[in-house]
Amino acid sequence: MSESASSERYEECRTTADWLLSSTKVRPTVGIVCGSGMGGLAKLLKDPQVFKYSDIPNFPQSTVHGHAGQLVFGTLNGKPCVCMQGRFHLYEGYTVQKITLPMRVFKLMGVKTVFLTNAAGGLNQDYKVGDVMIIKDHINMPGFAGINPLFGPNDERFGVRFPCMSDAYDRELRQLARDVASELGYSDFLQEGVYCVLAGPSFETIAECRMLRNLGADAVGMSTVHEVITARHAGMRCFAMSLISNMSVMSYDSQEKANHEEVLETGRLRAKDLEKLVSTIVGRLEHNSSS
Ligand SMILES: O=P(O)(O)O[C@H]1O[C@H](CO)[C@@H](O)[C@H]1O
Ligand code: HPA
Repeated sequence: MSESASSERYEECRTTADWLLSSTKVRPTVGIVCGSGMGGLAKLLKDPQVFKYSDIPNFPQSTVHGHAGQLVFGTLNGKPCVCMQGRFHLYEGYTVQKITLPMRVFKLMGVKTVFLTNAAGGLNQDYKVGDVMIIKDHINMPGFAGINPLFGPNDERFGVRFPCMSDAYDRELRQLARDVASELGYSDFLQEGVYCVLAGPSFETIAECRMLRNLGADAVGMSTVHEVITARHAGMRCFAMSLISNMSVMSYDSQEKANHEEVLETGRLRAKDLEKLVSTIVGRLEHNSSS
């Protein structure tokens, strides 16, 4: 990508942010990204103002069942928020830069902290379906093949050329989440671990699941990491959680088959708990962080 193409990308994000800022009075400091089947989070926002992705300049469209495709502004526990009810994935055919455009738009709108949720397969055999895993680190598999949202000329208006990723998942926010989960009586299904992203859309083979587990991954999915890299590059704090929607198939004797319907069904079963967890954490943000 040339310098001028990089500048065009900045202008593209600026146009989208300006259009949104002129269309709503909400000035969000918190950005939320809803994972598969977790769009109910957006319904918690008070005085919601909803924009279909198809009406927002430069926004991609959601093509995956369980991702409604709208941006919702409002307040959550008193905090001004913007919530993506539906995210974009590499396998939908968009470039990695396009699927992460909303993070840069968040930044240009004034967002300081990003909350991301996703559905993921459990690789760690101590996990069970319905567990919620706080993400403490990630493995960026597409990154090993050169698919990284920061590829190409760096635009200093967003961030530095070589951003640090050892602090990608904010330590204070993870502690806050553990505290809140304990108060809510959620400790029995709370985990903390490493999320590995693959490009999808095919689910993993048994050999791939075994390899990922051996590499140190606790859960596997097809999202979140590109958004986190882009958000951290732009200096926003990140907190991410995986709902273990299915257990990865690790044995050749197993009859289990990963499928998107099970992913959405687990989302429905755990929806209320996830919503309570996220809204309580967001409500406490000012006591525990600068945002
Ligand atoms: O990561 P989210 O958006 O929750 O979606 C997850 O669910 C889908 C597979 O069922 C994949 O897109 C995977 O990444
Ligand atoms: N693999 C990849 N992505 C997923 C899975 C899985 O098992 N479950 C939900 N998203």
